[in-house]
Amino acid sequence: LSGTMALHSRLFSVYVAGVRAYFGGEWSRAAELLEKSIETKQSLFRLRRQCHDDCLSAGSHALSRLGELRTGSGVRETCTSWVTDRPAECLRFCMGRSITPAGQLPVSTDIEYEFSTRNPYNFLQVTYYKLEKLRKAAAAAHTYFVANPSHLEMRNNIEKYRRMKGVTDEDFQDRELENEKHWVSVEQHEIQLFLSFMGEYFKVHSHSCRVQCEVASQPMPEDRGTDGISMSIFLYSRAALSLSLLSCRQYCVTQVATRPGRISAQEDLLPTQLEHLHIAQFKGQTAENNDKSSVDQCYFTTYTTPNYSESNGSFVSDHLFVCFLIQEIVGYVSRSLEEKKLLYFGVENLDFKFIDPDLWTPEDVVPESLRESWRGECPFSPVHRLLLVSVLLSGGVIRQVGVTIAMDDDLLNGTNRVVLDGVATEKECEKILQLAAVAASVGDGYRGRRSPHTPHETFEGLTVLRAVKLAQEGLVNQSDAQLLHELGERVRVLLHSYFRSPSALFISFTHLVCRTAVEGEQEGRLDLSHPVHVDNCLLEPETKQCWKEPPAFIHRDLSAILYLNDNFDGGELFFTNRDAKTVTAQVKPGCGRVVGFSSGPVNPHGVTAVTRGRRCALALWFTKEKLYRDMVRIMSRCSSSCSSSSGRPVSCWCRDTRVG
Ligand SMILES: O=C(O)CCC(=O)C(=O)O
Ligand SMILES: [Fe+2]
Repeated sequence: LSGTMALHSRLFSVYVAGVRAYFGGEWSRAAELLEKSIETKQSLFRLRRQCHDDCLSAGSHALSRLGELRTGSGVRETCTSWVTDRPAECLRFCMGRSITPAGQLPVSTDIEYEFSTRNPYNFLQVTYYKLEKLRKAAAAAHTYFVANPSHLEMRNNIEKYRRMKGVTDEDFQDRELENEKHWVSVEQHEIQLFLSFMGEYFKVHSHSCRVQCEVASQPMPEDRGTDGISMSIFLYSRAALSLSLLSCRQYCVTQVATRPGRISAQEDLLPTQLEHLHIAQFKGQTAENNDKSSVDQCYFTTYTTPNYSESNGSFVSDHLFVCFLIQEIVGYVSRSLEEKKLLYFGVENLDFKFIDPDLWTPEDVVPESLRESWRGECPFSPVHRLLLVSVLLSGGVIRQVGVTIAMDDDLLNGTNRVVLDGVATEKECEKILQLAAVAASVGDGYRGRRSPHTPHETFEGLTVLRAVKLAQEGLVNQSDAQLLHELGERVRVLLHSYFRSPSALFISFTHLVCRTAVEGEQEGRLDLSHPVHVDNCLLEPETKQCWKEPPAFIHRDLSAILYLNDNFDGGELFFTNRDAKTVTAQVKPGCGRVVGFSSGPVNPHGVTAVTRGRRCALALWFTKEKLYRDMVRIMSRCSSSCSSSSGRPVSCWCRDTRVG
């Protein structure tokens, strides 16, 4: 393979040859070629990074010149989008110096996938094992396992390597660490590591991902001339290219927030980071600055404490670094919002397709005409969106409790399952518990049956309809009934984003359920509080079939339970295999904890007996079909929001529901 051959096609052919040698049992050759493919991939990465650095400085020079132009705003906007193309042209040139044009194309997605899932290391692991190079095999196995933590076979292999002679702990190295350093410290809470993570985050973000976008959205050489096509088509296609570049960049944050080997991103990465930074910052706050807001504080410290390093040693410089990072994020967000405005302009006027990956985009960035569909079903409180925006607007102080992912598919041993913590506050749990205590009439939502699942417990249910009626009758607080809505909506927004559902998600049914152990009837109890079942089909454990037919609620797509308390015995939710016997995971309820899972046959579940006390939870089911959304909920929300004095505009639902 000659040196002038495009890096990416070299990458492809070297890797394919390596895999072929592997399957042919030619181990030395396989090792050599696989290593070469990894090296090629890394040089491609380095080259892009270097070119990007060079071009970025060239780009900012061009942008500053643009500032001198006195033009109408329309022309100015067009110019801006032209300038955003420049780095791409520069990049093409820069990379062209080193490699031939084919090499500038984005790496084919298959190969991209292979490397992003670290598959080459899986092949390498076996290869080195066959070659009896155990230390290298251990490193390859570890590198693969980092990105594929649920790969049981590799877990076993690693155990075996550990027991082998000549292999030491140091051999289990992550060979891709350099490229993915930004993930390392997330699990560790030490400030230093966290700070270095933040630094890495922006480096990786601004380099590799944005560069990929610039390369990917370049016009092909044959598209470039204006001969034969009209100027307006030419301009239109340039605008579309600029928009796809911007759109691609918007997804960078999602990409960077996705751990190796995972499909879904850590949705709240930016808000979480800001929160950490503010905590770090508060720790470093001096008494006399206490009354200043965090951002002011940053300026205060940065610009008024010249000899910081002498006065307070490393702490103050950490503090400065925190300030620097906060400003980086704030800068990043404002830049991103500017780009979003252009993108939404494209969506509104040029029929451009763009799905905003961020939950925190403030409403006013979205043009009026698009807001309704953007909002989905006009949520009351999109928590995340508020979270980040409130951070920015309030000068950086985070007041809300952060939502964290407590358990994912791996920890829950299954598919489409998640446990989130911090979704409701203690106060909110308390309010709903009180609502349940006052209002839960025996059997509501259970067609009047007092003990539908077990004679050892009594069940009280409260449906939204009943809550609203009670509120109208003045028997419960209007605001408490409203809170039921808000919590449901909060869970919907969170799960919709966590599961990255491309279609809209509607609340189909909400049920506040309390299960109370009947005293004196718990001795020797063997049954469950809720037998194993699947939410949207009838499970037949003997045949492992699940029949999608009534009386199952077949239109339910996603289930969620928001737990409200933990002062009872038993009452754990558990998942099983389709045999309804083999327990695969268990979840202990607690205030603010949400368990979410797809309602289908991959998730049979039940609840263990509640043997003391009272367990209350808000069960929610979601549907993708608009037809099955909860009309009661919508109407009640409408009537309460129409009469509410919250100042929020009374919008779509009221219009919606008056029809019919
Ligand atoms: O309360 C729980 O934890 C689960 C309830 C449940 O599975 C259901 O109501 O379908
Ligand atoms: Fe269920």
